[in-house]
Amino acid sequence: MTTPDSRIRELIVTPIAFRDPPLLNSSGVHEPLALRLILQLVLEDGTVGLGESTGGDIRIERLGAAARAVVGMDVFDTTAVAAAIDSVLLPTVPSSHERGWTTSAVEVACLDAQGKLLGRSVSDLLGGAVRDAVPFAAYLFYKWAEHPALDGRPAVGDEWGEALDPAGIVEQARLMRQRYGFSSFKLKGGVFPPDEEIAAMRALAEAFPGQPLRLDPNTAWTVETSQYVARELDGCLEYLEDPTPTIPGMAEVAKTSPMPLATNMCVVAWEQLKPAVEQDAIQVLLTDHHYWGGLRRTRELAAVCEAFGIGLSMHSNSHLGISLAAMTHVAAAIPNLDTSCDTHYPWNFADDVIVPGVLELRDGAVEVPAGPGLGVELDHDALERLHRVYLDSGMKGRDDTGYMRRVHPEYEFKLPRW
Ligand SMILES: O=C([O-])C(=O)C[C@H](O)[C@@H](O)C(=O)[O-]
Ligand SMILES: [Mg+2]
Repeated sequence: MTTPDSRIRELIVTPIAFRDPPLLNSSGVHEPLALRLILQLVLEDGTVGLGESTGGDIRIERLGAAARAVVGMDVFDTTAVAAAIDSVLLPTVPSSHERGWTTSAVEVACLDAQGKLLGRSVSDLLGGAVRDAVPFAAYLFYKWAEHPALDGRPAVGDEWGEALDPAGIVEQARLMRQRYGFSSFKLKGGVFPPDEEIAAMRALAEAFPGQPLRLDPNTAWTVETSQYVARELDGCLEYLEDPTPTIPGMAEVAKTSPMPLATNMCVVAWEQLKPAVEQDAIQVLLTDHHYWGGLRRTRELAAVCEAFGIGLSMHSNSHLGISLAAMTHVAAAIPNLDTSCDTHYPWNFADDVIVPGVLELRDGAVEVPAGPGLGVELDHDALERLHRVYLDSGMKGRDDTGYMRRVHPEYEFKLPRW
């Protein structure tokens, strides 16, 4: 039997831009286009592994450095591949969290290629799926009806319409449930004064009795405001996510919070786990393979959380199908990830770069693709088209605050705000 040549010949990184609705958050509003990077890791035998990561100039530059570092390495040597990327970035990128974005993206492409070589799915490579489908939560956002006309560009509406009050949020949740069958709901808060967001959560609780609810204001509140909201929403939330900044801040809120506190902000790197555990700052960690070093490291993170009694959920940022496939495989392979995960997919899948048909959100869940590898196929025409959209956009990175200020020049960014 001849062994396929599993050395890495080339890593192709293609920046793309895709449509994004005007979703509001604590730092502003989503721009009309979101950026992403699509990775094609080409092996000497012609096998191609896919990956997807956050876009923007800084990440293109770092992935470029990674691409040069990994040529000639064996795709099965993911520990050495990660170490090579880490050491090439170390002199200019001191934060392990920041370096993690780059190593993660390449690791996923390596695992996809490995799976294709072996004829096995990525979840098999991670130890095997413990569930056939991964449940996701409906990710609700306050939003404008349209991106307003700006700089000669006409206004751009969408099928979701406006959601700026409790009735609008409940309506959005109903649509999400009707279309995708979600049975848990997360509201992106930190947009309106806390009493308005408390009212929205109560309206959701009334509309969807007994269904898990979460609120995430992305650190828009002081410790005192967080304690107030937690008291007001006693009995209403599965968990409260990142009410206030920093590990000590979260620890202070946790002392009196009737519900668990969750984070994808104050614990985003390995060295932050120890102080978080020591201070009992969080009860749920939202994993994200895009920045925790990849899929295998996410499994290891899950084991650490299990050891310290920390529950698990999963974070997302605006993403497309390659990321969703990776999120689904890793979530399927982690026994203690038993709450629904976050996904932005309903907001963005219309512009996907994968051939449709494999990843469907049905009954609030995504079936684990059978593989091989991630089990998704790149749509080269879509990639080319979205790459041109990126080139025409001239965008260099995400800027929710800058966009908000162009529409509302009086907007002031400040965290915590209330
Ligand atoms: O859970 C979170 O913090 C997120 O999903 C972060 C995202 O950037 C979200 O705030 C958004 O899309 O505006
Ligand atoms: Mg969050």
